[in-house]
Amino acid sequence: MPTPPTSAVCFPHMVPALSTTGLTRRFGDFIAVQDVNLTVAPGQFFGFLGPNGAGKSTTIKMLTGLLAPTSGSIQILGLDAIANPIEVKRQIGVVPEGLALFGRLTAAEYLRFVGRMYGLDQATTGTRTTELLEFMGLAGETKKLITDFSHGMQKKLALAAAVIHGPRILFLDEPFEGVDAIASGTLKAMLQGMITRGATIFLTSHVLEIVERLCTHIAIIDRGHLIANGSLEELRAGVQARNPEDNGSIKQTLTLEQIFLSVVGSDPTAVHPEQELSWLG
Ligand SMILES: Nc1ncnc2c1ncn2[C@@H]1O[C@H](COP(=O)(O)OP(=O)(O)OP(=O)(O)O)[C@@H](O)[C@H]1O
Repeated sequence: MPTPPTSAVCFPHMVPALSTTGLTRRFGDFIAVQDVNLTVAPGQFFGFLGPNGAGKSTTIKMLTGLLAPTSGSIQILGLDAIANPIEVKRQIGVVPEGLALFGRLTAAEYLRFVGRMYGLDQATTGTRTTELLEFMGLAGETKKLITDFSHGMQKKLALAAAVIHGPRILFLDEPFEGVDAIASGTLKAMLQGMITRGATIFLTSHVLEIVERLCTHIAIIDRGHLIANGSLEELRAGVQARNPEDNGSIKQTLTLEQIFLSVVGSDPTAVHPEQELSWLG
């Protein structure tokens, strides 16, 4: 089985799955994402990390056409995503931050609707709906409306809807949040299978153990700025270069969580465990 490429630089002849140049989004005077230049090679499992409020969801929304950039450009599979939004949307799947499901439908009705919207014929839509509901453990929920689903069930349904058309790139904003351990294992296997078959996955997650296990490439955004980008080994080497007093063993032992904390540094808005809220019990 071929190993997925870890860096676009290794495959200069390939059209990147996605690339951005100077991607920027303002909300009034506030700059949520500033001058982000990213390249993701086809077949990469790409983890996009950052502290709360760093700009991850804003970036995903721009990459998937849910939010217009203030400036900059986005290429998806060689297409200008801003000029060709429909063509790009046919080739990508998205689980956005807010899930955006239709609460008054059942899961099967929703998947059939999404499948047909993507242009699948009725028979294919029906087969894939059945398979996906089975796969996600939702096949028994034939009568329940989506609005009455638990958060984890809604997340699984959103994932099913994001892949029903067989996208070449899958964008996932916190796919494992609220999903139980059994389903999480199933999802990881599904995502790995997609990568093996040549898809590209771009995900955000605060669960760094999962990102470390799955992702071949990682970028970190902080306060709107891209501050790290590379394979896990490259990020480790970067931390080591900034901490030359540490001996070579750091290279093997640094976890992604340690790398993340080292790269992001201390966040002045973070809660510090040494601070006490004395009025709390
Ligand atoms: N519509 C909006 N109007 C004003 N500010 C916004 C809007 N959307 C996002 N922001 C701000 O942009 C910044 C980045 O938000 P974003 O949701 O992209 O962060 P994030 O990295 O996904 O955070 P989290 O990990 O907490 O989900 C935040 O300061 C947020 O308050």
